[in-house]
Amino acid sequence: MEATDRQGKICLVVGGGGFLGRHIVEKLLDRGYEVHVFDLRETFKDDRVTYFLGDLCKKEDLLPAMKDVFVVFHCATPSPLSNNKELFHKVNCHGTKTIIEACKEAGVKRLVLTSSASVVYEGKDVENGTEDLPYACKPMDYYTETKILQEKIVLEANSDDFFTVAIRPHGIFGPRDPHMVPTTVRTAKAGKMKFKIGDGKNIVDFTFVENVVHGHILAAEHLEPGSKICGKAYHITNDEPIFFWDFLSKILTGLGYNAPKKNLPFWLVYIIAVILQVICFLLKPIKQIHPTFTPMTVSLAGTHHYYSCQRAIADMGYKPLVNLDDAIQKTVDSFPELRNTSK
Ligand SMILES: NC(=O)C1=CN([C@@H]2O[C@H](COP(=O)(O)OP(=O)(O)OC[C@H]3O[C@@H](n4cnc5c(N)ncnc54)[C@H](OP(=O)(O)O)[C@@H]3O)[C@@H](O)[C@H]2O)C=CC1
Ligand SMILES: CC(C)=CCC[C@@H](C)[C@H]1CC[C@H]2C3=C(CC[C@]12C)[C@@]1(C)CCC(=O)C[C@@H]1CC3
Repeated sequence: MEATDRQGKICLVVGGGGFLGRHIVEKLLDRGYEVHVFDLRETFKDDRVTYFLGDLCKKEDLLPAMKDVFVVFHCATPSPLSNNKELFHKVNCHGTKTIIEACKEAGVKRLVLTSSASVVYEGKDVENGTEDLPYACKPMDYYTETKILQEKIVLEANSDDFFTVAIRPHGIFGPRDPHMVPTTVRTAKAGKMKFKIGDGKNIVDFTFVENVVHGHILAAEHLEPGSKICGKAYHITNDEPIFFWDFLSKILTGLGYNAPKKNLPFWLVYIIAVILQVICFLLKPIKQIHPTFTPMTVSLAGTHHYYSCQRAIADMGYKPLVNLDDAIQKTVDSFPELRNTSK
């Protein structure tokens, strides 16, 4: 899409106050779009942005933000690492249906959903997985369960006059990342990052946030009547699968922490995570505890899970803008506050 074509076009980013959402906002502004942000809280100030505060589960909150909008990016979610079943279903399922209703009422024709490559992951190895893989029959957590339902809702809503597409990133990291890097550092500081889970040779996709943003905007600019991308899902990765523990070690050593050297059997850590999950469930009426090592995070740390993005390359001309080594360096440099000062 030419720069002149973007002028005057309004993009609405639902969840635009979050990690990925704010990066999408910034890139849309750079490309000359007018940008609306819809979120629960105003997490940043930018005079170029029109900020709408509200709950995406309420259509009356959404409608003012949708006036004259060219495309909606839906990248809102409760925190992927929480375990609140009701909240996940409320926001990711009911809320997504509400967004679609509001789009149609407001005359918005395009919806780009941020889905997740994890919608096909159920704790077993996925090697160079394509978008044709079936959805996980037994999702490992409520987050994944509702991301599957959410993607189905959005892709099934595609029609001759309402165009939808789902972008499936995996393991997003980068500046202002609230999950990957802070959790890794917090775990290291707690002395729980001394061991690799499993043999350390499981291969995983980690995707730099600027590449995820690029995939979203490419999809939005291809979302036209008759386009082959309408109603489809697309993996967006760095296209550089890496040993999971090599990636974490680069992040840790880049921030001045020791990288794990020894190994613990995967099955042992997994059993401990299951026991922990049962204990947290029993203690729930008394105290909410969110352990870092859950069956899901242990599986992600100990199995292969990397995905083909050939469909995005073929259909949208996707190509990662930032390679993994540069991305890791940019990320480490963006977190001076997480650097190890005790050495
Ligand atoms: N992070 C990752 O590795 C991956 C993420 N994804 C997907 O990418 C998307 C963005 O994730 P990420 O940026 O990490 O998430 P964040 O939590 O950083 O951002 C989500 C934003 O949505 C907001 N939000 C939550 N509930 C509502 C609501 N009811 N109404 C309005 N806004 C709401 C959040 O507000 P608040 O913070 O106040 O709750 C937050 O600002 C998500 O759809 C996620 O599933 C996919 C693959 C990997
Ligand atoms: C074992 C351990 C404590 C590792 C520290 C890093 C983890 C916090 C991340 C490693 C893989 C990440 C990941 C996600 C969240 C953070 C990690 C578990 C997601 C679950 C985020 C939301 C998604 O859609 C899928 C991601 C898969 C990878």
